[in-house]
Amino acid sequence: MSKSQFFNFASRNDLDAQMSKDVERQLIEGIELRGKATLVVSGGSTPKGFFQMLSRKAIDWSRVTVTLADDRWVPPHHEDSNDRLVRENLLQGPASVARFIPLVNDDAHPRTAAALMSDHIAELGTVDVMILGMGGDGHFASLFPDSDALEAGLDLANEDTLIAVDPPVAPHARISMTLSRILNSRQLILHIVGEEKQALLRTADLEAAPEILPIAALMTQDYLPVNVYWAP
Ligand SMILES: O=C(O)[C@H](O)[C@@H](O)[C@H](O)[C@H](O)COP(=O)(O)O
Repeated sequence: MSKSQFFNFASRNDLDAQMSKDVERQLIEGIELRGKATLVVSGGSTPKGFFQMLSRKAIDWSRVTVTLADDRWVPPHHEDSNDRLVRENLLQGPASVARFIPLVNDDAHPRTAAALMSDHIAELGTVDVMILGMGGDGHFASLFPDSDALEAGLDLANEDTLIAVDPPVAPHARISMTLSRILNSRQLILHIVGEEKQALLRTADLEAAPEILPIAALMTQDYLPVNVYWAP
């Protein structure tokens, strides 16, 4: 088990408030030390309140680059687009001047675009804050159980930063950061809510085969502590 830390909150609002303060501090520290900061976020339903709180923080957002750990392969105006979720909830107000790097282009399928889109995020280097969610099946980013791309996605020797994924059940083809890219970060946050996900994380056999429970690969690696933020 990596040196994980669990931060449990009484409510999702309390979690969002504290997590936005913690991320604010980490981004400001990155700007002070290196003149710039990089934030990678995930989509789904969990982070919306956090995004809205973080967007209002007094950070020099002109020095912040934001991108996604994964996205659905849909146009940015599509209701399922993580790009749209971030633009509508995080890149607002003070944060509207941050640089955003999308993962999706006009190609018909991410398999033809993954290498090109990897070039777009190549210069990110070590990410200051990497925020992941987790699905009820134990996926993170778009590294889904039983997907053909999972082995490559979890292979720490894989130097690719982005891979195309055709999830077995979830809608839309995806483009996803690989675990090796995800671990090249200074701070790694896993943002989950609900009793079911907490139970999955706390009671699951994290030595389970990652192809069955991908989150096990994240929670058992020894490269980077995982800071788990949880609320009911
Ligand atoms: O594209 C996505 O959906 C996310 O990046 C994905 O990894 C998400 O974090 C989990 O599926 C949890 O989603 P919820 O927050 O909706 O439970």
